[in-house]
Amino acid sequence: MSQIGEKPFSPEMLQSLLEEMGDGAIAIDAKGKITWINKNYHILLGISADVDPRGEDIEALIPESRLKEVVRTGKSILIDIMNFDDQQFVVSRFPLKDANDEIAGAIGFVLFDKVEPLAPLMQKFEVLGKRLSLAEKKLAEARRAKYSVASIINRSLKIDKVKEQTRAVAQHDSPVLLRGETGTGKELFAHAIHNASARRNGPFVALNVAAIPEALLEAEFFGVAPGAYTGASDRQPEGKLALARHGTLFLDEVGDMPLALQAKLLRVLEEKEFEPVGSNVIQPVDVRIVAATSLDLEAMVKKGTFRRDFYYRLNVLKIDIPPLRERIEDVPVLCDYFLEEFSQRSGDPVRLMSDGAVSHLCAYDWPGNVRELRNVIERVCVLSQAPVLNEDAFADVVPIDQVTNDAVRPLRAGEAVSAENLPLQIAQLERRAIGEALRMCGGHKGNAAKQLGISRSQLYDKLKLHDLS
Ligand SMILES: Nc1ncnc2c1ncn2[C@@H]1O[C@H](COP(=O)(O)OP(=O)(O)OP(=O)(O)O)[C@@H](O)[C@H]1O
Repeated sequence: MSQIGEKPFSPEMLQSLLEEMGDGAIAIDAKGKITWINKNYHILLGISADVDPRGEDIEALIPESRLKEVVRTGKSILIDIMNFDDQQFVVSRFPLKDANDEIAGAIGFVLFDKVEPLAPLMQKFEVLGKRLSLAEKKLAEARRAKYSVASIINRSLKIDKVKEQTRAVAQHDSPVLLRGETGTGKELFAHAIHNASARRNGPFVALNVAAIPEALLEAEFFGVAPGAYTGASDRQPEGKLALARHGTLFLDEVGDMPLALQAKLLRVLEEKEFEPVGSNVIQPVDVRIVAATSLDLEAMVKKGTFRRDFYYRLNVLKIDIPPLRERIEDVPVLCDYFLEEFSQRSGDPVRLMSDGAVSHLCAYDWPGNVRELRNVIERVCVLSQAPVLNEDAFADVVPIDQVTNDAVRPLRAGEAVSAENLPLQIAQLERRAIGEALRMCGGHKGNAAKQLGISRSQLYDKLKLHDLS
């Protein structure tokens, strides 16, 4: 019996164990040269008996070997699947240390020369792998821009012009500032810019600055270095800037960005690099910024609540998206589009809208713009079963006394026609008649003018007067 402290295995015992180990074993020195190989491995690799591979580089004999990695890291790889020609081996690898505890080489064992014994484990692995790639695919899809210029619905010339500007700015790589009231489609145009640009195959990452608490914004932008603070490893380590690499970062509600962060982001835009929170490793970043705001940034600059230098940097290319009340001729086509969208979603036949219903919606001034119109159509589709939605179906959802656009405001209940409001009423009727004629003529101005009994130039004057052009 050996005493405690004595070496339990003689070199001969170890040597015989290694010779018999599994289906094969091989060792390398610190430089990756083969120092030893057992008989089993010789046979398994199909090396003829008179060839001695010792002194050869391990990767010349087994290209997929990771023994050099074990030497480099000093870490074992307890179980792995290694390809060799058309075979697969289940292997283990361990570092070898010398008397000074320095890494002197590595040894690898073939546990099985087939992967079948690992079948149950492999199946689980395969299922997990499939789930992971599905999740990655979904994530990549979510980071793709969904809308193109063509998928933006309009009939108005105003939006035609915005589409032209969109195509033009997409050819450049400078920041873009989209301005417009809430719900006018700023995010839609940001997608369209990305999709028409050279970055279209890169990610499109959106960040709503107003929706994130100020204390978390910096981490959201720049990411957090692992271990930067307690709980940091639980977070998504990459920030939006890194996620948007080679793509577009859409900053919604940029007017809500704290001043300190504006300064940091300005530096990123100028130097094209950043440091994650809690790290001092500088990372290069190639991202195009498209920002959007419904606030008056110029006024904010004057008040000192928005940085002037950051404003100038963002405002290189500027696009103004008009509110829906200034392009009321878009309402009918948007209604058709949303009715179709909701029917596709519900599987019900497409609903139609009566002319009265369309006129009713054209008389409203849409403070929530296209988003509000979409919500109204959705609610009415849920509330009413009628195949043709008439004015009454909308009366509760868009009550006529909420019509606040004075240019088109109809009389309220009990309100008498007076010298004061008569011009308003006439203007409203004229505006509706023009909108209706244009709609019936598919937007053809010459035909609409004929139908209204006025000349083409008179129609253009009136379109201008009513802000319908
Ligand atoms: N021209 C359009 N064609 C089709 N859908 C539109 C159009 N404009 C806006 N929408 C729809 O209206 C909704 C609001 O659009 P979006 O989110 O782009 O507006 P936004 O200006 O970015 O709003 P916010 O300022 O509140 O973020 C979305 O559902 C969008 O799909």
